[in-house]
Amino acid sequence: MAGTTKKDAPATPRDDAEQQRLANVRPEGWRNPQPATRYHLAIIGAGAAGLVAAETAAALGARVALIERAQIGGSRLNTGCVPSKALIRTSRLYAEMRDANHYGARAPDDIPPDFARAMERVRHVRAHLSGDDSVQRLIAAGVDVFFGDARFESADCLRIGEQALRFDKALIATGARPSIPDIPGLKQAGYLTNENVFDLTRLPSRLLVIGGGPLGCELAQAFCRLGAKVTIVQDKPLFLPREERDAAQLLSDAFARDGLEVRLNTTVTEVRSSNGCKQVDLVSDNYRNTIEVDAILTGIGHVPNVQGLGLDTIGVDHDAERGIHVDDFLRSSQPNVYAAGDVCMEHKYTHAAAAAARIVVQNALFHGRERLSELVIPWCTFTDPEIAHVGLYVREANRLGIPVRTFTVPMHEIDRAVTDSEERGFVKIHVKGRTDRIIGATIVASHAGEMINGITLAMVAGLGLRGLGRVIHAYPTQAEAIRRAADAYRRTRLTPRIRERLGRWLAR
Ligand SMILES: Cc1cc2nc3c(=O)[nH]c(=O)nc-3n(C[C@H](O)[C@H](O)[C@H](O)COP(=O)(O)OP(=O)(O)OC[C@H]3O[C@@H](n4cnc5c(N)ncnc54)[C@H](O)[C@@H]3O)c2cc1C
Ligand SMILES: NC(=O)c1ccc[n+]([C@@H]2O[C@H](COP(=O)([O-])OP(=O)(O)OC[C@H]3O[C@@H](n4cnc5c(N)ncnc54)[C@H](O)[C@@H]3O)[C@@H](O)[C@H]2O)c1
Repeated sequence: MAGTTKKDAPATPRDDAEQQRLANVRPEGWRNPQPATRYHLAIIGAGAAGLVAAETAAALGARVALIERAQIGGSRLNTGCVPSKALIRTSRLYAEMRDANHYGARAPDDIPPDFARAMERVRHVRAHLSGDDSVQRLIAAGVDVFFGDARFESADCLRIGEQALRFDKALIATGARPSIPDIPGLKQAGYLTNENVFDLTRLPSRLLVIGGGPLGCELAQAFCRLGAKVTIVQDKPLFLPREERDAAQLLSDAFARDGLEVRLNTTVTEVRSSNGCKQVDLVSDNYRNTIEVDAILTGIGHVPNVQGLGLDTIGVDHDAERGIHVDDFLRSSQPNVYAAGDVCMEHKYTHAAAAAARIVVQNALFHGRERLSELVIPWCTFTDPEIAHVGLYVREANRLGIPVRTFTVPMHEIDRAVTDSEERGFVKIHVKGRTDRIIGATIVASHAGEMINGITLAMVAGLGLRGLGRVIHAYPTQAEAIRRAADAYRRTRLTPRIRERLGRWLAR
């Protein structure tokens, strides 16, 4: 596996679930088909972007080749979203059980988590969902599936081992891989990344998580709730540096309540192994100390997979950090070669990769003129509470010279949040100047990921806060906080003049 050391690398248990998943995403004894004379679209990488492009193009009648070097489903299914969200769910359950008293329920004082069973469930969930990404389904959809490393031989030919695939258009959807911190001793001591952490069957008693982005935050909290003593080290003053400060602060508070050891503004300077443990030197400002852990998980970002593709041979501009350089139509510097997903996009999310793939199918095969910049892309970090965002942040609006007015509703004012004891967080909606046009929103709430979709829908449909105020939200739901923000906007329309007129009317 790229980016992980053999030392510490756990082996995935070959249980029934795992065999079912592999039969779907990388069948044993697979033989590549005889290539067609020419494909309308050849796609490299069968992750979120590649799969959506392949299925969409094939459904529209195109001849499609899909080439995957590892496992169909890419990081979403195998090493990212699906296993992490499955593990997070079990960890949330343990947190709730420990909190039973608060809900007027009784539970034993000590509920020792069963990590092996939680991981067994992760494998079951992954196997279940692998059916949707299976080779069999792709074949039935009319897609030619090839396993192997793809490399451009010319601007209309790809090579996979002995086979040559000719194409009219190509899509590079090779994703990204974990970036590994350059810390003396880390490699020798051994570390985990998202590529092998879900293969663990035994809980590390003491875990160090390096990186306080979405990956580090989600998994640090989950492992802590599953019983590990977790230290999380983030080089910046707050977690999730892109998010608004009050949102990131609420997350730090939640971590403290969970019992995570939080080390902000901190870097790891050296790792040493001794007696099966890892001694880790940390530096925060001028303070230095050493902690001892059993395992280290790195989550300091992902870098695009651009190497080994023969990009220079065919003149596709790229670099190691940004990946493939594309224009707003997702076209590379080689006009018949496109890219989508983590290999070329700043927003590295499954739904963003899928939306970009749909754009490529339209633009590459049907002379479409769809633009990446027109997408409204929400995202969510699935910690507890969840932190979701869409559109502009205030600092971005300021940079662009857009005047901003913000309407904030704290979750403790929302009945459903109170009945569910999920009162931490807020809904914050930004509008442009004196208008009701929504330009962005941040939600911190237990189910922020579900709630942000309503605001995204409004933004895409051009529905302003005034329109949102007319939408009846079922009572009691946490999404009512969105309507409350719209009410707050409506009250600002009540100018003293209107108020005076209303007063006169009522006094008649
Ligand atoms: C732990 C974790 C949790 C995440 N959680 C979420 C989440 O909750 N929500 C969310 O939206 N996003 C989440 N993400 C991000 C999401 O997984 C990615 O943004 C998304 O999977 C990107 O899809 P992609 O198709 O661009 O790339 P990938 O899914 O990485 O697919 C690329 C594929 O290309 C193949 N490939 C690479 N090079 C070659 C080659 N030369 N030849 C043939 N095949 C090749 C790879 O094997 C891989 O299968 C998470 C990521 C991680 C790591
Ligand atoms: N819910 C989600 O959508 C979700 C969840 C997990 C991962 N992902 C995706 O997976 C990818 C990887 O996630 P990530 O969190 O690793 O990437 P990231 O780049 O978003 O965050 C990395 C974090 O590590 C910190 N960091 C960098 N170097 C460090 C160092 N040497 N020491 C300490 N901290 C350091 C950074 O300040 C940053 O906060 C991202 O593209 C992300 O979008 C998404």
